[in-house]
Amino acid sequence: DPSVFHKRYLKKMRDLGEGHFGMVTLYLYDPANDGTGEHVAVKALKQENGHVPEGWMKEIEILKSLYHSNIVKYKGCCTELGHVVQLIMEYLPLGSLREYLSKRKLGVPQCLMFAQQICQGMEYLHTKRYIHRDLAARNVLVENDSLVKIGDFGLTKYIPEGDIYYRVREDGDSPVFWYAIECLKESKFSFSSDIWSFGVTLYEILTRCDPRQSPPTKFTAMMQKDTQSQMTVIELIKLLDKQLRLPRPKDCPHEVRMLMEQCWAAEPIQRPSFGSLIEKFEAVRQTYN
Ligand SMILES: Nc1n[nH]c2ccc(-c3ccc(NS(=O)(=O)c4cccc(Cl)c4)cc3)cc12
Repeated sequence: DPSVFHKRYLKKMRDLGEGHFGMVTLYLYDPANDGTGEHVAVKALKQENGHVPEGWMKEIEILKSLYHSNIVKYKGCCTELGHVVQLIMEYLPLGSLREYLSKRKLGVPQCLMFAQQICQGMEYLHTKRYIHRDLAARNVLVENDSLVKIGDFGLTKYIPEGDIYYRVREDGDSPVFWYAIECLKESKFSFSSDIWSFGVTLYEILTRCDPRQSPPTKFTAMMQKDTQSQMTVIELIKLLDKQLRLPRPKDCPHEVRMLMEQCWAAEPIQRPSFGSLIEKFEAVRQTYN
């Protein structure tokens, strides 16, 4: 069974990323033990106190069920003492969009192509009634100069038929600067709150993930109070309630700025769907040919 990976053949190479509950690490899977194995990305839980949270099993089941060119491929699992501990995914050598954008100078057309591909992966996710809840440039991976994939589904939740949103209690170190206003106020997550997070991700792409213009940096600067104090969620809500939003990135085309602002509409129902965003990106990209 090619989806079973044995821990003894996994050789650790380097860390790829760290979340609140987990780690993603690059391994060489080398059963022949001669260095001719394949590179894989392995996601593991941080806490190793034996019991495996059911959320972890759910995350693995979700990724296993997703088949789309803009979603990172599931390769298998590495079990230890009979219960699943590590998720094995394909390895994308160019890493996350954040690393890629800060190293290369991308033109607007390529930025818009990446943005459209993220919408295509997200539209697929929404058709399966999943909400992502953690869409951000750090969670988008680069396969090559013309292909990106959504790379983490740690906060993804299923929305039952008939429900329109999902309420959560846990906050952990929530990515509040990517959260829609209703998520901050009432922890109400929906397909529409993913659209808001996409708008922030689009902003990150057009600012080429410049740390000086990052959402946390920008929002904190917009807060009147002295800059060294940490911005609270209350301050962020006040700022968003005053209709303040992230600034327009410098070479952002006007029609793309309009898209971004629609993604950040105060009312969830006023925000576009990923399907309509795909059509808009298709149209805007045509004007660059
Ligand atoms: N280069 C890669 N090839 N395959 C991968 C799979 C996931 C990832 C990955 C995906 C997401 C991140 N973002 S992250 O913010 O570091 C993160 C968020 C949630 C949970 C974790 Cl453990 C890590 C970092 C790395 C990278 C690769």
